Amino acid sequence: MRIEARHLSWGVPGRTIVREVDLTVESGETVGLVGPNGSGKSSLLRCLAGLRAPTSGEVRYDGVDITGWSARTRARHVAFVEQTADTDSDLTVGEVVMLGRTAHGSPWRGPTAADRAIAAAALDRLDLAGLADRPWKQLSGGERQRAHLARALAQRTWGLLLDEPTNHLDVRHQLELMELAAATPRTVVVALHDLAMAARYCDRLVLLQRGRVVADGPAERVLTPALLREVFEVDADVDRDSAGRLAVAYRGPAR
Ligand SMILES: Nc1ncnc2c1ncn2[C@@H]1O[C@H](COP(=O)(O)OP(=O)(O)OP(=O)(O)O)[C@@H](O)[C@H]1O
Repeated sequence: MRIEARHLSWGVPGRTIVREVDLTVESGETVGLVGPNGSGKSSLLRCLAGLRAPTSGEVRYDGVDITGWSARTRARHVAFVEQTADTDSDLTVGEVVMLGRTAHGSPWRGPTAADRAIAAAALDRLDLAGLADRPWKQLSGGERQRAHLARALAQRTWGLLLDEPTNHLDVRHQLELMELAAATPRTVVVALHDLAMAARYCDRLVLLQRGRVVADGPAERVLTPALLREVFEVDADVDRDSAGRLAVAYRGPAR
């Protein structure tokens, strides 16, 4: 599924937060959204998910403007994992993941055997199979983050929008999650602070500064010392490591 923003702007009264963003994410691509705190990554993801109505411009899935789509229709197209806004839920982990199936079922009957199998596979994929019956409240931050991702996978959508999904995860689970994002045939837009992780696993990076796209392309064209200095206000050396991967070594805040 192709996800597009066309001349997309969004803001609150007196302040434009996402500014005239043009972005096309092709089917199966994994695009990393990078930018400093407050640059508009989460706001753009919310617009792409249809949770924010643009003040101008539009969001399109496979060429169709999503304005006016119901939450249920949107949820059959994209799954969104927000930066953990955690609820103190009384549900079990398995029940939270099963919520991913809500948009596919009918409201008057419970989950089918197929729904249960899909939820179990998603739990397994995120290394949580043993925790299905655990109360949500008992999970660690990283386990919750993985459970949110399992819920999104269980939604079985072609679009996956992830807002800093590696937050709270230990290194192994960060790498596994990014491998999953890179390998899935789904279309993925992922906001990341870890530039090395973004460079390694994303097909393309989109750099935001004050709500505008200031660079869009392969990591080596986006993570240049000049842009890192201008946008992130850090001095950094950018090189290749022994495996040929882009390596960013920070010298410190720009002076
Ligand atoms: N509903 C809102 N009302 C007012 N200001 C908002 C609202 N949502 C976001 N903002 C502001 O818009 C700016 C962009 O926020 P956003 O969360 O999109 O940035 P971000 O790039 O995801 O930041 P971070 O890296 O810190 O998560 C911030 O200054 C934020 O305070």
